[in-house]
Amino acid sequence: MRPYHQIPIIECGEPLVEIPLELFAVESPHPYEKLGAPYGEHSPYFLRKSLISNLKEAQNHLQRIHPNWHIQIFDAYRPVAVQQFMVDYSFAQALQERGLIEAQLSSSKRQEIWEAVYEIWAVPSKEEKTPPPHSTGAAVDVTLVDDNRQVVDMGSPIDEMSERSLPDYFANNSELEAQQYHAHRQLLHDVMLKAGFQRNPREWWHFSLGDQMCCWLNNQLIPGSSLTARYGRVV
Ligand SMILES: C[C@@H](N)C(=O)N[C@H](C)C(=O)O
Ligand SMILES: [Zn+2]
Repeated sequence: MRPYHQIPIIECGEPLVEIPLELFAVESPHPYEKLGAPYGEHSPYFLRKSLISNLKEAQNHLQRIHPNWHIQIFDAYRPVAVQQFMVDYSFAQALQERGLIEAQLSSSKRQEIWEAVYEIWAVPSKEEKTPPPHSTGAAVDVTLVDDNRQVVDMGSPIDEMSERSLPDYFANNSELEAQQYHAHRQLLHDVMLKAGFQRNPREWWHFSLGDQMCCWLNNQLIPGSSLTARYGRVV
């Protein structure tokens, strides 16, 4: 359980709808589809209906500062089966990167690697009260692209299992490049926040609105506030 799982969910029943991809930039091919992740009837480029307006609003804020920049969609709706697939895939990747073989792992090493995986991935829970954020259709992983549709450098790739994924990782680094990475992350954060999203405190790219994590973060910011989530898992 994460602290945000304490937030009650009162499902509002809003439909999942396709993101109008022609308005945004898109990571293509989709990073998890290309790995063979088991998507069902919806593609990853779906979100709850009202979040589409919020995403457009975020891009409008961005384009007031950089008229030809776009928000790039990396991932949005993610069925629990895909969450499970990606958690297993990331565990296997982590073993490979460390030159380890699963059958030879000590239990403490195994636990250490699972902890690293769950630093950035939500548990693929099928419980109604603890849905993975993306399975609600109210979370989106995004970055920015510039005038030339080049991905803006945020200092680390999306989904990296390292401290560099922390939003403020470069905040206190005085090197010029680090300051630029931080400024880009801040810009993404600012435009998304202005449009109503909240950012995952552990990941510079993950934003949500109306799910448990977003409400929990808003409740932390506003004393006395007890928002409840309006989006639960989409079945
Ligand atoms: C790992 C990243 N793509 C992500 O979405 N993380 C959050 C916490 C999640 O799994 O919901
Ligand atoms: Zn995410």
